[in-house]
Amino acid sequence: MTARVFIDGAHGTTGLEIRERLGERRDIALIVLDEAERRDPAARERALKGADFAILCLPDDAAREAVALTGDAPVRFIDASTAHRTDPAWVYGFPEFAAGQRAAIASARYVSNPGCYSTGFLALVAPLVAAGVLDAATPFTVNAVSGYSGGGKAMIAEFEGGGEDTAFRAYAMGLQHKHVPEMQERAGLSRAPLFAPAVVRTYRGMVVEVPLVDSPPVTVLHEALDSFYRDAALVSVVHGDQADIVRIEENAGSDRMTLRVFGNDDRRQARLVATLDNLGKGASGAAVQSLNIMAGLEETAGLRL
Ligand SMILES: NC(=O)C1=CN([C@@H]2O[C@H](COP(=O)(O)OP(=O)(O)OC[C@H]3O[C@@H](n4cnc5c(N)ncnc54)[C@H](OP(=O)(O)O)[C@@H]3O)[C@@H](O)[C@H]2O)C=CC1
Ligand SMILES: CC(=O)N[C@@H](CCC(=O)OP(=O)(O)O)C(=O)O
Repeated sequence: MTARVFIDGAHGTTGLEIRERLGERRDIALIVLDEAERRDPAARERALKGADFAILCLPDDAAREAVALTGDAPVRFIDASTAHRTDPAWVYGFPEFAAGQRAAIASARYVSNPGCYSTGFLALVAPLVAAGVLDAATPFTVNAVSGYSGGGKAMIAEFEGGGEDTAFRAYAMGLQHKHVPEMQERAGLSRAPLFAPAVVRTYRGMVVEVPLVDSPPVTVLHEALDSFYRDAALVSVVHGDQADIVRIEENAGSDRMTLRVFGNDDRRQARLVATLDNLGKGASGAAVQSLNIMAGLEETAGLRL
């Protein structure tokens, strides 16, 4: 069977990346609105109602509107926005995240794509908390850098159009970033993590780091993550070596994510580090992975391995 897929927001940064991953596939029939119709609610409603799957690559309000436009039509959703990430009616689209998550995605009508930074944080922390290796009451901090495509068309224009010439820009200084609620809730933490993101002058890629004080030994952390992700197609756990240097480019252009544990057992300190692409496992790659699972297709079909 060919799945009919409508990408609402197909001309944006995330939407274009999903089109690239789906465009050549014979098991997918893409529904595309032309330039004149793509923001027209009536045309979007027709496209949504004619689809088996709708992938929403829109600002939060437009994503909520798309769900409302669909009414009772039996379309199944994957939402790349922040709108539904802590909504209990939506399944979190992170198949590697917990036992049973892949099966929940497979049968879901509503799937919410995780935030890009949240993907790195949760991949590192959630299994360790669930296994009791780390305490849910730990006051976690998260330091992260993203390529500027993470801010969509507006930020790309800022960095490429001369409006911003910095190499490194720290932001979210008010500690109210939109990913903090999903980080806390999805990891089951009793305290909100302190999240310190920055954007750098490279198009795509991310490094997400969680430093630990009073840490368990490095081997305990590494072995817990290694065994948790043993069968994951897109997540690799690599033994961090003191000589290693972690670069933002590591997984840029791919849908993979790499996790490492570094540390100094004498000091009981560790650094949990994830590298991923904000447009890969952080957005478009994750959406296509969920689509594959929901449609009963090969989980990594069309992905950049
Ligand atoms: N960029 C990234 O790395 C990530 C993005 N996301 C999320 O994905 C979503 C899309 O982000 P991104 O692709 O970066 O954003 P962009 O701004 O690049 O693209 C958004 C697209 O949505 C279109 N759009 C806006 N409002 C409407 C509307 N009412 N009806 C139809 N189309 C509309 C825009 O049209 P127009 O072209 O006319 O402006 C644009 O093409 C956001 O919710 C974002 O938070 C999630 C993870 C990572
Ligand atoms: C560099 C940059 O600005 N990044 C965006 C996050 C990327 C994104 O769009 O986040 P979602 O995954 O929640 O959609 C931000 O911090 O708001």
